[in-house]
Amino acid sequence: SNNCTDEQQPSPSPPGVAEHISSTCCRDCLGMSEQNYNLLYAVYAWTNAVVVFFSGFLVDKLGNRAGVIAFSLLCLVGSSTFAAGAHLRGTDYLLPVMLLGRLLFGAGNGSLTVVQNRLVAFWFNKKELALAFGCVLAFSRCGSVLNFFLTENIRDAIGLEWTLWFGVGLCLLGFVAAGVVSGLDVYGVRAMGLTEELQQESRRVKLQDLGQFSLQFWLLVLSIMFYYNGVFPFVADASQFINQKYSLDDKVSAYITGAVYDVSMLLSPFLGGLIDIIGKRGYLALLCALLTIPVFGLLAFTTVYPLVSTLWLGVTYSFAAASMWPSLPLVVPRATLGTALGFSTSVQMIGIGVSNVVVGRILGQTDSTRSVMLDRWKLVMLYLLGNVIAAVVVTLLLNAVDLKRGRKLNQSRKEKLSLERMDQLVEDGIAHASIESGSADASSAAGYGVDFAPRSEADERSPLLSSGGSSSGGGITGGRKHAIN
Ligand SMILES: N[C@@H](Cc1c[nH]cn1)C(=O)NCC(=O)O
Repeated sequence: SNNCTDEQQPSPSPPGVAEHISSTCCRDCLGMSEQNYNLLYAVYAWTNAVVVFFSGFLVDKLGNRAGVIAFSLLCLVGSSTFAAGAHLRGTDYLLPVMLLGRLLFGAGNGSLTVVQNRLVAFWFNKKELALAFGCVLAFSRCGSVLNFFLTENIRDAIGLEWTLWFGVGLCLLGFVAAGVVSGLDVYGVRAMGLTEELQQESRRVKLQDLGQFSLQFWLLVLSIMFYYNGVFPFVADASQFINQKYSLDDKVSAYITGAVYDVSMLLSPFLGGLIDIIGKRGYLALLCALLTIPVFGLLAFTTVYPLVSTLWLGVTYSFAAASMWPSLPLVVPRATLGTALGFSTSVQMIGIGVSNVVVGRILGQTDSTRSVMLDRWKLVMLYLLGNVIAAVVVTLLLNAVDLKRGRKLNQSRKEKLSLERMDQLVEDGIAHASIESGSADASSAAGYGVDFAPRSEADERSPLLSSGGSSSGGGITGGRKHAIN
């Protein structure tokens, strides 16, 4: 998605990044002005931020299959348009065609991450949720790392235009993979006899369901936003910062920056697996935010070799990502998960976009003397630190609320299983009593209402169905005694 190969950036680059990186990154700008080149980034990123909000809801309505196919097709069409546009070098059509390509690609790619997470949450909802999220994250980071190491060499070997077509080939591969996933999803849902039930759930989803989400959801969204406000804008700018503050050359600075993602690529699946066993997602999110404070402290106030900070950030960021994202499916009903993920991603991207603009403003448009630049960079680090401190405050609140509302986020696997077993025993007892008393409706016979409604087969498979106390999604059974709402 990116013909800038000198820096390792979050993939895809968040909104606003380009406001102040192009001068270090664009060698072959296709004859474009720097401003237009930056526009290609901004259009992509802001489209991404706006579209994911609606695409999450759309996926809840239309289902994973339609989503995964439509969004990967958008990526393919967007990247093809972008690559085709590059052949219009020297004409008036270059910019509009490439902008259109970025717009389509931005719309598709952000949405694809939402449907990807929704799929993962559906199929790995019992024991392996965080592990599955961790694997997805590792692959995403693998993309960033490969881009970092390979793209420039490919460009040198075959030229920019064909490198872009190579990217189109990768999108085609993604489209084929989407077809396979879609087939597997249809087959699996049918095999479990859930087709009709899922369709019914989808029909009842409304955009207004967002208003019914629990306090944990909103606190998680804020935690994600503040934490990522600290991480992504840092990664986008760190090469330049390290280069200027520590007087290391461009390549070394880029490698040191890349360590954040290298660590994350290696650690994420293991951390996911660990979190599935120990739970404690809320505590871990708080701990990660706390442990990230020294990273920016070191960078702002000391001259300790920056690799220490980027490796450290790699570890804390990996823990944060592996604990925050897989917490979302635990606090919203299954039927509205797409809406929840889309909204969270949109808020995250907007937060990052605004942060990038703030960082750009602090750094200014023109370079100044070294000491002025170092002062500006210190201010940038303090701004990032402020966001991480905000994440600490919000995750503290999150844990306090979670403690009051059933410890949904902090249960270990063992605790969760034993609670489920207890629920099952109670339900079996109620069902037994109702059969003896001749009542057809076990829950009403026992006078427990929806709290103890008999669990359907799907409910058994999906803890999400019983996690949302608000039954606004429809078809969602009420929470159990330890449920979060
Ligand atoms: N929201 C994703 C990244 C993204 C970019 N565009 C749409 N989504 C995310 O943050 N994933 C986790 C991570 O740590 O990268």
